[in-house]
Amino acid sequence: MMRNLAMLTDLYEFSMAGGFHRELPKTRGVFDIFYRNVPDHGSFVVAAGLAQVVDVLRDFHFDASDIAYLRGLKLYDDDFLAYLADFKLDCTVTAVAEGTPVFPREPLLTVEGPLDQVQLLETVLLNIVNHQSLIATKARRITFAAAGRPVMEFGARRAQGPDAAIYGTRAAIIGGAASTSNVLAAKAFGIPAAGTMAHSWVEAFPSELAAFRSWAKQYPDNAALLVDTYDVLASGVPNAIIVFKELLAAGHKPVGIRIDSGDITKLAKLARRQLDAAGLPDVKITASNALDEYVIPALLAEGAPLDNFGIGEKLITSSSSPVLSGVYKLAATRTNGVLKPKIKVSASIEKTTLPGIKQTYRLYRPGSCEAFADVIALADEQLTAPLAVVNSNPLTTHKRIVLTAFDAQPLSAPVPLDQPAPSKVFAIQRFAKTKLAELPSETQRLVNPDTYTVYVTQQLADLQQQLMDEAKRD
Ligand SMILES: Nc1ncnc2c1ncn2[C@@H]1O[C@H](COP(=O)(O)OP(=O)(O)OP(=O)(O)O)[C@@H](O)[C@H]1O
Ligand SMILES: O=P(O)(O)OC[C@H]1O[C@H](OP(=O)(O)OP(=O)(O)O)[C@H](O)[C@@H]1O
Ligand SMILES: O=C(O)c1cccnc1
Repeated sequence: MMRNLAMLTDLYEFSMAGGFHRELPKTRGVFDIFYRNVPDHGSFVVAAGLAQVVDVLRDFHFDASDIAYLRGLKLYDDDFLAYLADFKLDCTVTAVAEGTPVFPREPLLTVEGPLDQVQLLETVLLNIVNHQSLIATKARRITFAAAGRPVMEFGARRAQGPDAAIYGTRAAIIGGAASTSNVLAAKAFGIPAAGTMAHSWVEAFPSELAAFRSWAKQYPDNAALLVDTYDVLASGVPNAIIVFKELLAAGHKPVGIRIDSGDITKLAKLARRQLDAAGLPDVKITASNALDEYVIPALLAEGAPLDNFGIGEKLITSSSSPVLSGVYKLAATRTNGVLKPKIKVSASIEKTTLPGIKQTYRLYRPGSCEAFADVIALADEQLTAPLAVVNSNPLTTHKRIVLTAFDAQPLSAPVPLDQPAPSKVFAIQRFAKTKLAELPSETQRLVNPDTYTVYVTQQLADLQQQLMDEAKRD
């Protein structure tokens, strides 16, 4: 499914890679992907995109036309170009599983390899992980708001281009959507393809009733009728009722109606009343029209009798918060086997990076599935109680705490690159639901969620301080 994306990088990555190749050929680098701010003022991001990262890494090469193009830039020497022409990826990846809720500053993915290689990977890895994690996070919010009612993903026409539609749909399923109208994504990822009809179908016939009858003739067992082309209550629902009764008489089960404009609560309540009065209580009502995680609860709070939702633009573009600014930061180098933790110091303390090779642990109340905090540790630390930790958010009071009772589970694991990553989207969705259920409910609400605590171990905090002090002295 994934094409070779080796050239999807920023020019400066090639320029640094060329320099690293010449100047530091024996040095390996360790980069972390993490983010600092959660879209929509949420408290976590749902990680997604790892399967596509693995696809890219498994087929990472430069063809003759790529090399000719790079040669034409007249920036790179023959030795580097020959290395790229014969590129053999020598990287290892550690990552959280897709569907894992992750918090600010926690590495989602760590890659280690020759410096020139890992530098080249920055752009494409961020592109994939930032996009899919953003849409999975938005889908989690929207499906949370839908409170168990199925969400159909309808966004292909509004997505920012084909890739955003295809991989955005994949991410929407990871975040909780049930089906998609996007046929390419449905086929590629094994997602149920779903849909109703457009206004054009109704407009094209001499009358709404003729349009509905004809639809029912084509698709007698899949007749979902769009009832708002002319007047939902005066014609749309009454005409749908006539056709549904005809379907029932012919031994078919009518599916439902879709309302795509107007005051959805008012229209759905009155439509439900008409359908029930006609003896059609099983006919479902779908709502669409610029819905999101704020409109849906408003509709449900008013008692709108809605069975499912069709959601396009606000989901596929995450329009209320359209950027996940995950970053790719050098955490360590390794030369002749010697590991050297690295730090990026910033004037704003919250942007100073966490050095070294790390592992994030989710901490549970002993013997339970109730997570109460995460802790970022150095990968070779033993996480046993009592454990001295410090809040990872430098803007909170920097108090040292000793944790005495917890079960700890590591979030990251090595990712094999000799095989495709698990990519069954509904298995990932189920995993995401399990991991979400472990988090405190206050962390999951849509408005002003409670902050979930992420600690760093005292050892990691000390290392960060030591490197900051050294950087100041240099
Ligand atoms: N009861 C309601 N409470 C809150 N928001 C609602 C309610 N009913 C509908 N909405 C939302 O209000 C917005 C109305 O959009 P819009 O101004 O496009 O009106 P419209 O009737 O759909 O017009 P059009 O025919 O052009 O689509 C949509 O985002 C819709 O989801
Ligand atoms: O509003 P969204 O969340 O993006 O949901 C998808 C929208 O796409 C369709 O409208 P469109 O006007 O493109 O076509 P239609 O109304 O003729 O189906 C559909 O009717 C929805 O309103
Ligand atoms: O099937 C539908 O109803 C549909 C599909 C895409 C966009 N809007 C609606």
